[in-house]
Amino acid sequence: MIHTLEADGIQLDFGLRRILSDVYLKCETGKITGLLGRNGQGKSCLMNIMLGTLNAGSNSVRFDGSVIHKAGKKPHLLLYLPQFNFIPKSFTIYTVLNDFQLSMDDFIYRFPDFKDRRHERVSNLSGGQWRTLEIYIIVKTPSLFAMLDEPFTHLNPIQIDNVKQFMLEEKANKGMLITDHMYNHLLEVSDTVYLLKDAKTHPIKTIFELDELGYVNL
Ligand SMILES: Nc1ncnc2c1ncn2[C@@H]1O[C@H](COP(=O)(O)OP(=O)(O)OP(=O)(O)O)[C@@H](O)[C@H]1O
Repeated sequence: MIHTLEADGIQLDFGLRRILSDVYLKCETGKITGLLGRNGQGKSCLMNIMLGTLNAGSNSVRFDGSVIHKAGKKPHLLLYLPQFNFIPKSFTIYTVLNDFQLSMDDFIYRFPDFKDRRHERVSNLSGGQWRTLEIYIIVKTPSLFAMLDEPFTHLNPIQIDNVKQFMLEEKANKGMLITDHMYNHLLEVSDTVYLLKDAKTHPIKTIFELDELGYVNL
């Protein structure tokens, strides 16, 4: 069965400044939805509204067609990778994966760089390795949907390729919403793409539309 998570008719103002006014975005299980937008256009705010950690009026987020509040409090439904690191540095890789009931062997199989490092503390990892571990946790932990805010930031090109491959394999198990400034990578993995511009979402079919909307210079 395919499940849907939609953001619809969202309005968000900070003081006199309108951040979001005409937003529609749909995620489906089995698909990756990409959200592009220049700095400050409201991508993180939109994700926080979908999570329910930022209030933007009622009835703007729907799960399978029914209004849902505070989806982020239902981890079986929605998990979130924030822009900042969320794993405490003092934990070992093994402890972290164990806490999330995830298999160390599968993690090493997906990301062989971590072979022989299972008892190493997160504080010893590079920024890219730390991020890879966090992405693995959010994507692999069972849930219907996962939102990933800038997953490719801090990753080197090989790590990005590995993470993209991992996401493409794992999308069979959940719907993903990702936002990132590395638009080429985002376009490569996404089934559906939206550009957030001037407080509105614009569905994007080709890279040329991104050019027409002033997001890229081709
Ligand atoms: N609590 C707040 N109070 C006032 N303004 C805020 C608040 N939170 C966010 N903003 C503003 O809302 C706008 C949208 O922020 P948001 O972080 O969602 O942008 P973004 O598209 O994710 O940007 P980036 O790509 O740089 O991460 C920004 O101008 C930001 O400064």
